[in-house]
Amino acid sequence: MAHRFPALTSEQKKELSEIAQRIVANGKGILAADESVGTMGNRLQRIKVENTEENRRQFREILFTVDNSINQSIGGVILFHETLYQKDSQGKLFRNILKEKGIVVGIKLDQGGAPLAGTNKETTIQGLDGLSERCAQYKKDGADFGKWRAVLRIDNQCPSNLAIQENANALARYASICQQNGLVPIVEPEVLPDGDHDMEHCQYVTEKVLAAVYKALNDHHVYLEGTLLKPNMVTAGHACTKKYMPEQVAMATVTALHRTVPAAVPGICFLSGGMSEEDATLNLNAINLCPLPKPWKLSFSYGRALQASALAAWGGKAANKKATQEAFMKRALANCQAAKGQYVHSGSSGAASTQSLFTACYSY
Ligand SMILES: O=P(O)(O)OC[C@@]1(O)O[C@H](CO)[C@@H](O)[C@@H]1O
Repeated sequence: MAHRFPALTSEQKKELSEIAQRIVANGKGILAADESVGTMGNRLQRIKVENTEENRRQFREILFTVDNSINQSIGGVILFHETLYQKDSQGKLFRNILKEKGIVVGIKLDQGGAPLAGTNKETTIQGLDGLSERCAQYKKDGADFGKWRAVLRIDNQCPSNLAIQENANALARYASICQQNGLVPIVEPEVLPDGDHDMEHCQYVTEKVLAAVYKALNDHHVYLEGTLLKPNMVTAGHACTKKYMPEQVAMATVTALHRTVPAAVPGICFLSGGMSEEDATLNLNAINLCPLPKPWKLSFSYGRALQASALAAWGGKAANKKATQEAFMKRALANCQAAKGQYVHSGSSGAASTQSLFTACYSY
């Protein structure tokens, strides 16, 4: 029997929906700069830079001190715990630098995978214990949204019903706790691109996963207007021999979303999932041009696809600051145009922007 006990006051709802709308207003998207120490290590290894706290800080300082006009294309930045408390070389907290630009500060809240015994190497995500206390502290420290990434794999017997249900429930529990503490939850159920499956199979799985997530969010009384979804685009597996055009990816993606995501959700910010920077932009543009009803903002929350050419331009050298900021600004602008369906490929992309950013089993 359903009971109705209010989960949030009207003031809390107003605050949450205003934060969510601000993040995705006018083609804005999210910079996912929330790589954990280990993940950042992989990124730095590619450019032969040592994974020290100071090197991580220096790269992020360059990104966050980019020209203020970045606030036309970036509405939110997701930070890792360490970065929320780091400062620029003048001693100013990164979070204050972002806020002064009018950018909403977010925080990664999931704490890595744990195996689901009896499945084909599937996982659930940890971090629910003590989450309410962590959220309350992060809110005090300036964060206004959170992120939780659940990972599902397409393989023999995967994703299992257990993995789908367990991850949907954890995402919903996390979302509920975030909202109780004034943080907009970014709900990220990522279906990984590993495998040789075709796009149609990815669409089938993505629909099953999203349907379970929205059932769980409803069960947990989550206020959808105060959430954002961060899904994978519907694409073929990385090892699939069949190639698809952005228009085909767009049609499959919007069809899956149209069937499963309520219109009350203000924004859907895709992850880039190992696509090259240019593919991530072209696909997002095609998604926004797709001739199906689209009641939500369709934008980006890219990690690799916003930072790859910036990282390559930086190479660990302070002298490359200008080139690094230009590379970052270029991708941010391109994705903002794509979020409005207005991106025109100039044909002058650098090598880094067309390079695949795929990492096998990108689990954390
Ligand atoms: O797929 P992308 O766009 O590179 O990154 C998506 C993402 O959720 O995955 C990473 C690992 O948790 C995070 O840093 C980032 O927010």
